[in-house]
Amino acid sequence: MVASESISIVLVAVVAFLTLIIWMVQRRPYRNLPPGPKGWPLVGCIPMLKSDLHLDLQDLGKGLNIILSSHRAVRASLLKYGSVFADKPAEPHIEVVNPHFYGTIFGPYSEDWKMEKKFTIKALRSFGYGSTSIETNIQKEVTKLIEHFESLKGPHDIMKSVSIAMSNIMTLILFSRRYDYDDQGFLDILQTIGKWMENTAKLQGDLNFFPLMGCLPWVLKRKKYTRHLNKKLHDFFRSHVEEHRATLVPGVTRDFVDTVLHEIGSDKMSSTLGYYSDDKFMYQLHSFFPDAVDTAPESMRWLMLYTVYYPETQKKVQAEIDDVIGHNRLPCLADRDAMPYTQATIMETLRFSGVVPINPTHCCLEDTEVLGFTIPKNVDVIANLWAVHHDPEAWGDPEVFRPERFQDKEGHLISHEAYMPFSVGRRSCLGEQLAKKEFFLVYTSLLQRFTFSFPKDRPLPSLKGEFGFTLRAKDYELCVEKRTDL
Ligand code: HEM
Repeated sequence: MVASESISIVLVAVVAFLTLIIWMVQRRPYRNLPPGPKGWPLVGCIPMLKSDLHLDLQDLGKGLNIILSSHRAVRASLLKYGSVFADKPAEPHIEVVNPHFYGTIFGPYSEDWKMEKKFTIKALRSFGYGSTSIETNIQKEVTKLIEHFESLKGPHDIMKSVSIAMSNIMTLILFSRRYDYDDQGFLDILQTIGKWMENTAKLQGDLNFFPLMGCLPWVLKRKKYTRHLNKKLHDFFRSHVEEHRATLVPGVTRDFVDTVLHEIGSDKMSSTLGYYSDDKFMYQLHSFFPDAVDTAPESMRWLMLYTVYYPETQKKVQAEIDDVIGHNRLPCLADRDAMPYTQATIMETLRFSGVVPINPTHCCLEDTEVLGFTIPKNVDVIANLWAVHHDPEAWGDPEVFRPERFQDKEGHLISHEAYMPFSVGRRSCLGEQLAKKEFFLVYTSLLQRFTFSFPKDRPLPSLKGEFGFTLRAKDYELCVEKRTDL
């Protein structure tokens, strides 16, 4: 081939490539898309993303975008058009950990999913999940936690035992089983869940914005590791299910697992759940167990951290406890209404910490007009709950920890339209009521008996979270002192 021919081929290739890029940039099937950042050809906004996705998206997604960054945008889509925005896309990172997209949190919005969610809520409720009978279980667990705290000497990472105590509420509902605070096997499972949440979130970053990255060696390694964590969790669930199957008595329902086993019968067919393979069962447990034993305790870790970091808060909560509950009985749920400051502190913690910074991705089922813009069918919609909770327009001083923002002039508890830590709409959190009950009872029972402080000889812990599905407070130790001002 002569040199001039080679040059012509290269020129044609360059012109074709540039034409393709110009065509891609100019091709706009929708004229009325929400405003968004100007990305680069082919790679879009990837070069603008660093490690803390919720902060990057907050910068990129000012105003309305398909990254929903304001409460108005979230309400006008996820809440107003609940069923239109209730679908979940088949994201590549979920495909790694849940290839059939089974389970409440990952499943697409279908008739099967609706039946399964209805069944799950009903089954969880019958074990006190949504009702006040859960109160007794939480109080029993808290009594054990208090005994444990009384034996502590010197600075301690109290969250290890608090996490197990809060997880026990869920394992009692699911498996009729509680674990001791030094149970290494269960501590290992909790650690596995933490790593699973972190690695799955990292896979989302790796794969969703540029799927070709799935072939890179370190992403392949992460996929393999995340599958290994998945298996470990499913082995844990499977051992409980097998134990229940072996001891199942007709007409006797001990817990959630028994409810499902009775429902599906021996041929694994149910009128409500259809064919329910063991695999499906594992993924169903997997779809709410991590939230219950990770998100709720992680929120509690933030709550204790802020309580000690802002000593006025600890004093005010203790004063309210002394006033309303006293010291001769454990706190109960009926005390909640009379304790607005304590409730406001819990709410401010969920806002300020941004414990679930980015909502799981939703998918729009049809072209929809939202606040005057078109959200196209099948597009991924991500609510940046961090941005919603740190929007200066909505909150005035979002970077200040101030529980009083949830109280009116008379001190009554008030809500705020931009407050949505459990998300809103058809896919909002199934565990909201349980989590709120746990926070109130565990928090008030601990502050009723103990005062917490940071070890005097160490620097104050950081308030910056580590990014994952949940934003985690770094480990910290507290001194636990029995209250003498009682
Ligand atoms: C402070 C604690 C918790 C927070 C902040 C939280 C937050 C959330 C958020 C933001 C979502 C996503 C909603 C959406 O996609 O729009 C969610 C979904 C979900 N949560 Fe929680 N959660 C918490 C505790 C729990 C607990 C204790 C459970 C246990 C049962 C649970 C079970 C679920 C389930 C099953 C879903 C999926 C719902 C669906 O897709 O329909 N969560 N949660």
